[in-house]
Amino acid sequence: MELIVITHPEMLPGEAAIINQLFARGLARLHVRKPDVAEAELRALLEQIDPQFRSRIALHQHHELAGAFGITGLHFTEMSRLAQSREAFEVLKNSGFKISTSLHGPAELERLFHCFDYAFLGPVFDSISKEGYSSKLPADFKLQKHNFPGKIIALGGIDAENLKSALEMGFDGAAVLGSIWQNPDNAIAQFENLKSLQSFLKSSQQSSSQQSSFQQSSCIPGLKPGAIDSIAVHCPGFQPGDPEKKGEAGFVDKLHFISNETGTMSHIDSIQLALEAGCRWIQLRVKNRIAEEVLPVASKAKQLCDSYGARLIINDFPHVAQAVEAYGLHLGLTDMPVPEARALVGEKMIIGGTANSWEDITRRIEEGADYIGLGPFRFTNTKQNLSPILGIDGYCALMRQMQEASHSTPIIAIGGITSDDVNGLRKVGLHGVAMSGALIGSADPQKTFYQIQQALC
Ligand SMILES: Cc1ncc(COP(=O)(O)OP(=O)(O)O)c(N)n1
Ligand SMILES: Cc1ncsc1CCOP(=O)(O)O
Ligand SMILES: [Mg+2]
Repeated sequence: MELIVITHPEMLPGEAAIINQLFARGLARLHVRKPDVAEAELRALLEQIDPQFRSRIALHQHHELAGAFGITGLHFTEMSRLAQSREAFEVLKNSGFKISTSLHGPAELERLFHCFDYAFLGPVFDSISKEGYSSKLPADFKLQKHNFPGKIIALGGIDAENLKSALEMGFDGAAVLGSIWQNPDNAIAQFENLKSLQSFLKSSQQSSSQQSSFQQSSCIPGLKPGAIDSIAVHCPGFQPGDPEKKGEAGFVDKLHFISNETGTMSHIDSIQLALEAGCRWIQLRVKNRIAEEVLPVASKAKQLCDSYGARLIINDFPHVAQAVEAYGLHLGLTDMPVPEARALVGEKMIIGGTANSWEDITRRIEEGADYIGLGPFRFTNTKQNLSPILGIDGYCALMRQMQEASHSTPIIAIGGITSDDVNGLRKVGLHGVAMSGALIGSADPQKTFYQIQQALC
């Protein structure tokens, strides 16, 4: 699904800088539409756009500027399309331009010249920025089969809330204007949000069409080479893992923070707290929500983690992990099987798997999990439906079996762990610990982090 940004019709302060950032963050196509702006002003804007991005622009007005700026996209309003012959458009197309146009109803698709690469159709929803530009399509609109070979792009009132509906209507993509420019200070964040949603919708679509082949797939990645000496140390100054270094000491951090929400704290607040305390391995664990609700939170969590140089792991939602380009994904025994998730997210992403018994551990290792979350250590209110509690004796027995079988997959203890438990858990050979309540509920999270860190060394 294509995501196109259309400029604000007026010149905005700092607009070129925002446009350059949008391109740098992956914008594939920008439609420069400024109906009332003079050629000189438009030229001044184009001059400020980094030359490496100019080939991704389509001009609505002042087509004469295209050549000078290496612009290959020309857009024609409905009026200008009707005023020209098919031959004129074919000449442009044959000269290497990508040509697009606007339609105001689906019936026009049948008359549209096939030389157009794509067409905007709208308004699909009530416009965010243009008063009185309301949708004329019914809420249950479906794009019917048509002969036009190009792409049909939904236009009008598109935002993160209704992007999925546009796709379900049968559009090949969406063009956004108001949701990006209504608050230019927020344009980049809005774009990032839409982009991750776009890639989420794309991957969900692909995987639902491939699901049966994934289910039949017997692709179980081979065992990973020895991951880490279980008594290897993680000391201050340690940089969290690099996925290129899978299998080498240190690619899985020793302290995993698990996000949670309380009456007064959102998941993002809890992540901020953990980052400020010093944690650099953050798991977003949102329960009882659908993927579409988790996605914007994950997108925010990714930005926040990036700004602290921290790793983000997404619990339970492989498509979300993929959409936000998370560092890792954690899957429980009843979540998507690790081999299926591996086929979806690729080799680079870290995948952790839960275990509660020796059978679970060996299964996780055979499936190629990069680390194992083993628990619960003790009772905790953070998770419902706990598996049987292991206690220190349970860990001791399982870690001995790990040693006897010469398995070296890093094992992370989880469940009701406090800073006082860390020493004992390290002594029985655990690689590290995952914690939520002990950090979120701490009166001094920085001090708690420091104590845990000392015990992990
Ligand atoms: C590091 C780590 N270990 C175990 C879990 C538990 O995962 P799961 O069994 O899928 O349960 P939920 O967390 O999804 O309720 C974890 N999240 N992280
Ligand atoms: C996700 C999870 N899985 C087993 S226990 C647990 C909760 C961990 O949180 P806390 O550290 O507050 O017990
Ligand atoms: Mg789970």
